[in-house]
Formats: sequence, structure tokens, C-alpha cells
Amino acid sequence: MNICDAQVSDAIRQWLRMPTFDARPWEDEELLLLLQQMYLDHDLCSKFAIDIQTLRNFLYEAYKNYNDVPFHNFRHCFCVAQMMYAISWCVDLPSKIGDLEVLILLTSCICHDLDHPGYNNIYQINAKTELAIRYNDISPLENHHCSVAFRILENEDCNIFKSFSSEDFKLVREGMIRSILATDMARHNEILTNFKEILPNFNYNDKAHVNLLCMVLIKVSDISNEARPMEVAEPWLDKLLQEFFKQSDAEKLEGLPVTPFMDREKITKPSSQCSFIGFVLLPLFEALGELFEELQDLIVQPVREALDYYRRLNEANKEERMHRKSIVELEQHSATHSPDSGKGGAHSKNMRKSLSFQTRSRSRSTDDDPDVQDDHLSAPSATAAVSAGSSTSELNAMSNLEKVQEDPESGDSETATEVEVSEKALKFKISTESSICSATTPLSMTGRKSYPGSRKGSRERVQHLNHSDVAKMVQKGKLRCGALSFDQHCMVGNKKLSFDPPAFLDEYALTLKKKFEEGLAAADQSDSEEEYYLRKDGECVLSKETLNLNKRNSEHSVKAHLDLEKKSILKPERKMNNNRSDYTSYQDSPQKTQQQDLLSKEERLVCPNNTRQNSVKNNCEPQSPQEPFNEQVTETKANRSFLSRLRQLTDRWGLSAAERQQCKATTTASARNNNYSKGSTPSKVSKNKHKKLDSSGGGCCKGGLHDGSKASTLPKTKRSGGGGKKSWKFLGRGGKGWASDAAVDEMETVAVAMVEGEGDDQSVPSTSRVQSNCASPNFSNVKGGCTPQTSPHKKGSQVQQEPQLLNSVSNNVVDKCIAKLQEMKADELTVAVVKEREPPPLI
Ligand SMILES: Nc1nc2c(ncn2[C@@H]2O[C@H](COP(=O)(O)O)[C@@H](O)[C@H]2O)c(=O)[nH]1
Ligand SMILES: [Zn+2]
Repeated sequence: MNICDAQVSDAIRQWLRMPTFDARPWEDEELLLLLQQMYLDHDLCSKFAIDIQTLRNFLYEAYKNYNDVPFHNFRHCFCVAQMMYAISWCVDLPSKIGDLEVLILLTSCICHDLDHPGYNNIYQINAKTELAIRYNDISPLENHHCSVAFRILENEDCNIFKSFSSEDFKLVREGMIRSILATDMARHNEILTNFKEILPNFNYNDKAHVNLLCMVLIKVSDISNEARPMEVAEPWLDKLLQEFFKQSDAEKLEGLPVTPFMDREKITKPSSQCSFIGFVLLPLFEALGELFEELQDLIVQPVREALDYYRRLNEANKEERMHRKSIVELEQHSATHSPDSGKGGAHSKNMRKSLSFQTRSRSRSTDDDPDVQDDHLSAPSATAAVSAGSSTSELNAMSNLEKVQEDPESGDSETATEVEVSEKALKFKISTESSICSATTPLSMTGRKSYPGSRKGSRERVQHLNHSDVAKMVQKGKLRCGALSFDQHCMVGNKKLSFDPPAFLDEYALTLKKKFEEGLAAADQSDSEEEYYLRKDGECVLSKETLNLNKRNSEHSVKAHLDLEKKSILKPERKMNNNRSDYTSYQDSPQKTQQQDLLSKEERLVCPNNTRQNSVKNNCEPQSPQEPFNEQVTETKANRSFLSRLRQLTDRWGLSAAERQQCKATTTASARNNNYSKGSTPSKVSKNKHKKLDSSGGGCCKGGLHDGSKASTLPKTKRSGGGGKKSWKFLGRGGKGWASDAAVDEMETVAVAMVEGEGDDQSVPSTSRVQSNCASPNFSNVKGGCTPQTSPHKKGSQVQQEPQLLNSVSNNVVDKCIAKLQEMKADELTVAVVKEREPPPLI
């Protein structure tokens, strides 16, 4: 109480307004006094009729509600409030956002970590703590801090807002909740993205803008230690790591997922700070620095310097690890070769002496805490240990740590920032929209505003890979994706993985959406079909420009490969086997039925009466492979006919061996009873088809395969009700998503172009011809070469010519496709898909 009445000198009041303020020398009571001074110096007490005793009670109550944990204690709360206070002076915040917002922000800082248990949200969620249960995993800690704050304020003696009207109190409450909840690092990307969006047109009169600014301000203050002088910042880092290690130790003990950025075996001070400052802190500070130029020198530049410092330290660590390795090798060598082996030869002792790395340009202090040993965490560790004659087990531990850091593959989890891990830990980050937006839906069509922190949906049995994961995987070549078709889901084993699309895809999707809408509008107004390509799935009208865009973007596309399970995402596991005998069993299999089945309704209707005189009697019923059909399709139908054949080719390529087998098993019986080729009606077939499609999740015969084994390794493609309309994409993806939509689109474009312009009509047999060919016993004998055309359309000659026909046609088509695709600089997958003209083996 005496201290409360003490006067704070002018010098200290000035220092308190600087980001360089050092709270270490002050007792807790003094810090309380300084907090009080902040309210006074901003004139908040007089402006908002805050009684000084109530303020003291409030501050003291807040103080009492902080726990004695290494980092998230009252001193952290003080530092956060002090940084906010310093910023508010530096940029004259009251004049920009008003006194009430400043009052809200300052009070929020004081309350923002109330009753923090020293275990973060990731732990709360994984351990299913009371808080996580209470708040349904949604920012459990921040909700708790906020709740404790309003409990304190419920007490009249502590309620600094008691003179407020209920309307004003509502504003304060809203503002405090918004600010405190914004400190959840899982929302970092969301907030930063939104803030950056409004930055160019920031408007202080726009409440939404000011709200976002306030969220950024409290976040900046919350993570601002590294903006402080080194001697102030480093002890905080030690305390933080102490808390981190305590949590990860507990996680290990309790068998919970170990939070990687907290794991003492996986991080070092420099590695931790490099990723935190580089990926989280600096981008946030820089964004705020864009709005407030005054902050550049005060807090942005010091953060850059801290990053630079830790990067150099990290580099030095790497160098030292390399030296350490050679020392260990030398030691091992001398241990086995020198006469005094086992005692450490003179040579190795000399080596130890000679290795001395002066890597720390700035000596950073450390706490006395045994948990956080500087040598282990910040300095080049191993050499020091070797120099000090460390034990083998110590060396092993370090070597372990170093392995983790050296292993580029370990980077995914070990270097994941708190933001990434926090995002993942939250159930509500999984977008429900992504479950309806599958590979076949252009991202733009979901209308989803996606930022990495998006948290919607369910996590059940879904492992979510967020933007950073995906970006890393794409970078590492583990995952490649088609621009238009980024697979947002795939099954690996019985685990479903879902993805946030990489940002470039979102950007692309927005552009595409715009193009699409423009295209639709233009198409409405114009009859000029030349300008537009109507996709067969009926989903999208793509202008040529859009297609070009697609092409450009497909630089990002290629194969998809998820190393996680050593399984391909986009491509079903299958062996390419050139053994022709494989096809013998394929020829007469009910696969024909299957293929016929897979023909879209539209395709079956390709046989118009006027062009297929011989089939008039069938009235567009599907053609039986045995049924001669020699009429040449008309020019007008050539596209579709061509496409249908291409579909069938892709269909055959897209079937896995197991699936073929399954197809065979499941369709033989029905073929026996219901000889499709000889007379089942289109409606029956159609029903069949839809049934299969519906039960399979996209695969032509996955209905019979849905045992979670093979099928579950494959990505799901979106199915929409109109099975026929979907079949191009469906088949193009082999029903299994092995080709990206972009690939399929490009193939289709090429196909259309070929048929329209460059295609040789003679090389384009009818749909039924290809089907027939697929079933031909001789087919396997002729594939491989590009056989010249031999009157493929000559009536009655198809039985002998079928094999050749298919071969020559398919190869011609495929060759042209490949050439065209290469000319177009199509993505590798597209070319690879087309190149893989060898149908896969049956088994
Ligand atoms: N690796 C580092 N993490 C830091 C640092 N400063 C802050 N943080 C992390 O951010 C959150 C902030 O949230 P809070 O409201 O709980 O304080 C904190 O928990 C730390 O995990 C840092 O310098 N390095
Ligand atoms: Zn905090």
C-alpha cells in the first residue's frame, strides 16, 4: 500500500515509454505501481472516471491470478502491457484509435494470460483437460484468461469499468474478448493475413480495420521479447524454453503427442528463434511497421537483428557439428588404433584443445536454471562438450539433436512453428467446405476464403495438413498437384488426409473464378463458341485465356507423391507390365461391360441416328463389341467420339490390377445373367453405372473394393449426381484421381483441337470400335508401335482389324497428344499420363 502511493520519477516514466524498458530490476510491487502509472500517464483514470483504489484492487487481483510458472507469469503480463504502452506513446495511439481502445488494449494486456498453467493449448487439447473440454478445444487458454478477467471485474471493488454505461461496458467487454482471444497463436496467420489485406487501404474510421489493428497490437506486444535489448530478451527465452521443456517432458510421460517445438531433444535456442522470429514474429512486426513507420527503428529493426544473430549462431552450430563429427571420427579412429586406446590419445586431446569456436558475438546471459543449459541450447554445443571431455551419453544426446537438425526430412515437424502446430492441434481448423470441395471442384467454386488458420469442420479420422505442410511437401517434391485440381483429400491406409490448398492455388482459384464468371457472362452474350471450351463435366466454361492461365499454373503441377506412406496420392499403385499375355485375360473379361458401363450417358447418345445408320435400330443403345458398327462418325460428332475413346484409354490406364480383378469378379456374374453387350437396355446400364459410381467414391469398381485397402489409398474425387456428365473427368482421373484435373483438361483441349483442326479423321474410330478393340484377343499383339491406318472404318472388316485399329488409333492419338502437350509445355503428369499408353496388367 505504501508503494502504491510512491511517486515514479520522470526518468523512469520516460523509460517506461520505451521498448527498451527492462523489468528485471523491479520487484512485483513496483511493477504494479508502474502499471498504475501507465493508466495515469495516459490520463485514463480521469477520462474514464476510474477510481484509483479500484484500479489498484484490479491490478492486485490480476497479479494474484497469475501463476508462478517460468514464463507465463505476472512479469510476462507486465512486459506485454509495457510494450503496448510503449507503442502507444511511440505512435500516439490515442489520437489514432481513441482513448477507449487504448484503455481496452492496456487492460487486455494485463489480463491476457491470467491463470496460465504453464501448459499451452496444444497440451490442453491433447490431454483433454478441463479447459479444453469446457471450451471445446477452441482457444481454451485464451477463453479462460478472458473469463478470469471478467470474474475479477465482476467484483465491484475491482471493476475499473463500474462507472461505464452498460453500452460502453459492452464495448469494453467485446474489445477485451476480441483482443485476448487474438493472442491464440493458432490464429496468427488468420489475423496477419487479414491485417495485411487491409493495410494498403487502412482506414481509422473503419471499425473493422481498427479492430484488426488492435488484435495485431496485442499480438505484437505479446511476442515482443526479441524486440528488446539482448540482455532483456535472452532471459525470457530461457524461461520460455524452461516452460516448453516442462510441457514436452510431461507429454512424453503421459504418452501424449510431443509438441516438437518444445522438445528438448529437437530444438536449440538458435533453431527455435530462427523459425519463430523468421516465420512468425518478423512478418507480424513488419506488417505493423508498414502502418507505423515510427516502429521501424524501435521494434522492427531490433527483431531483424535478433534474427540475424540467431541465424549466425545456427550457422556456427552447423559448422561446429561438422567439426564435431570429424573429431568423433578421429577419436574413434585413435581409440581403435593408438596404443593408449580407450584413454583418449594425445592426438585427440590436442584436437580438442585446438578446436575453439568463438561463435557468440554477443554474450547472452542465461538463467541459473539447470533445465536450460546454455551450452546445450545456444552455443555450438558438441565441440564445447568434447573440449570439456563430455561423456559418451552426453555426446550421444547431442548427436541425436544434431541428427534431427541436420536431417532435411526431419524439418517438417521439428521446425514447425508454434503457429503451425497450434493450428493442427485444433479440431475446428478442418474445413467442412473442404470435405465437399474435392479434387474435381475448382477451389474457386467453394467460395472459401482460405487462410492457413481457417478452422472449421471436423477432425474425425482426418489428419489435416495445413498450408505450411502442403507448401513444404510441394517444395520438397513430395506432393505435387494440379493447379485446378488440388486434391483436398486423400486416403492413406485408412487415414484420411485433408489439405489446405497452397496459397498459390487459392490465388489461382480466385483468378479462375473471376475468369469463369467472366466467361459465363461473355458466353451468355456471345454465341462465339470458339472462345470457350465447355468442359464435359458441365462445371466450368474455360476461356482460352483461362486455359493459358491453367497451363502457366501447371508449372506447379506434376506428379503427386506422398512419401508419408510411400504411396502415390494421385496415382494408384500399379505395375506397368508389358507382358502381352496379361491382356489375354483382359480381353474377354466383363471389363468390357465395365467400360461400356463407364461410358457416360452422353457418350452412349453419341450414336446419333443420322450418322450411325447401322445402329438406327438400336436407337442409340450402347454398341455391343460384337455388333458391327462401321459407320464413320460425322465431323460434328468427332469431338465427342474422340473424347470418348480417349476416356476409355485413360480408363484402362487408370485401373489398378486389383481393381481389374475385382471388376472381373464383380462383373462376370452380372455379365452372365445380364449380358449387357447383347441387349441390356441403356437404363439398366445407366443404373448399374450410377450404382457403382455412387458406392465407389469415384472408382469404377470400387464399390466392390471398399474394404479400405486398395481403395483407401486413393484420393477421393468429387462425385456429383450427374454421373454421365462427370465421366470424362472421372475417367480421365481413372476414377482414382491419378491425373489432375488440369491434366485432364489439357488432354481434352488437345483432343478437341486435334479433332477440330489437326486431327486426322481417318484415325478416329468410333466409340464402339474402341470398346470393341479393348476386348479384342489380339489387341495385345499390336500395341507398342504406331501402326499405319488400315481402313479402320471399312464396313465388316473390324473383326480382323480391331487390334490394329485400336493400336494405331490410340497410338496416333496419343502421339499427337504427347506432341501437342509437349509443345504446350504441359505439366509432366499430363505428358506422363498420356505416355503411359501401355495398359496396365490385369494382375
Ligand atoms: N520460440 C519462441 N516463442 C515465443 C517467443 N515469444 C513468444 N513466443 C510464443 O508465443 C506465445 C505467445 O502467446 P502467449 O499469449 O501464451 O504468451 C508464447 O506462448 C510462446 O509460445 C520467442 O521469443 N520464441
Ligand atoms: Zn502472453
